[in-house]
Amino acid sequence: MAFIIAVDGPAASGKGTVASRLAALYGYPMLDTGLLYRAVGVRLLGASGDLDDDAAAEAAARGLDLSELEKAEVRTRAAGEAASRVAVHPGVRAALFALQRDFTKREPGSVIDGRDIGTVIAPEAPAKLYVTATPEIRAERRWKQLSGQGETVSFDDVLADIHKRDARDGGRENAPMTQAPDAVLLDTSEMTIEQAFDAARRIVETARARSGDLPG
Ligand SMILES: Nc1ncnc2c1ncn2[C@@H]1O[C@H](COP(=O)(O)OP(=O)(O)OP(=O)(O)O)[C@@H](O)[C@H]1O
Ligand SMILES: Nc1ccn([C@@H]2O[C@H](COP(=O)(O)O)[C@@H](O)[C@H]2O)c(=O)n1
Repeated sequence: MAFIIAVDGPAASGKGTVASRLAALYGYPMLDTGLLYRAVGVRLLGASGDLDDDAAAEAAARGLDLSELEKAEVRTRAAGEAASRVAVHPGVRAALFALQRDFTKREPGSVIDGRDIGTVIAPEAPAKLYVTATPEIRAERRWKQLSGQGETVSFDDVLADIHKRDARDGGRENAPMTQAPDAVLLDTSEMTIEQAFDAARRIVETARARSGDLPG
């Protein structure tokens, strides 16, 4: 059976960094599902601009071309905000479900990160991590990242974005962001990238040994 590594957690917690390092370690393909929602948000902003229009948002999700995930535009602050607004529409989530589900069937395994991977997309995943950090640390990381990409934004505005996104992602009715009961919590607040990756690797190795995938 495919060995799925599900990595969930709030915005800018470092889950993508950990996920891509795990994917490189095991030679597994990786899917950053946040990019799917970001690309849908960007599509909608470029069309009607009405992020609350559930039918238009679903149509944008159904018409998504995966090459759109490569655009620099999907990594902007505006795309993150748009993503979290279109992600509340059940039609959007339904439209993106099969693609994510199919990805998790890849052999011998895959790494997939997002908000509802361990709870909705792949509840059967043998390795589940919930990566988090304090809002202030996440805002600092995101602020540095956006500044490095050339975006001019204050730390306070990024922190406000983080709080708003946490509330929206965790409070929505459909597939809210939450730690799966069998996910291991990894708080990276006081960790370097290397320390976070090392802790994540140990969590996955324990899961691999438990699932009989490898001797531990
Ligand atoms: N432990 C860490 N210490 C310092 N910086 C980190 C750490 N982990 C990640 N970062 C940096 O923080 C930023 C956000 O990390 P990353 O993209 O992995 O977060 P994320 O949870 O996947 O974010 P999102 O899903 O919201 O896009 C990146 O610039 C990354 O290099
Ligand atoms: N599985 C997922 C992944 C993402 N979202 C929504 O997309 C927003 C952007 O995600 P990032 O990981 O790139 O920050 C996020 O705030 C969520 O609203 C989701 O709902 N489910």
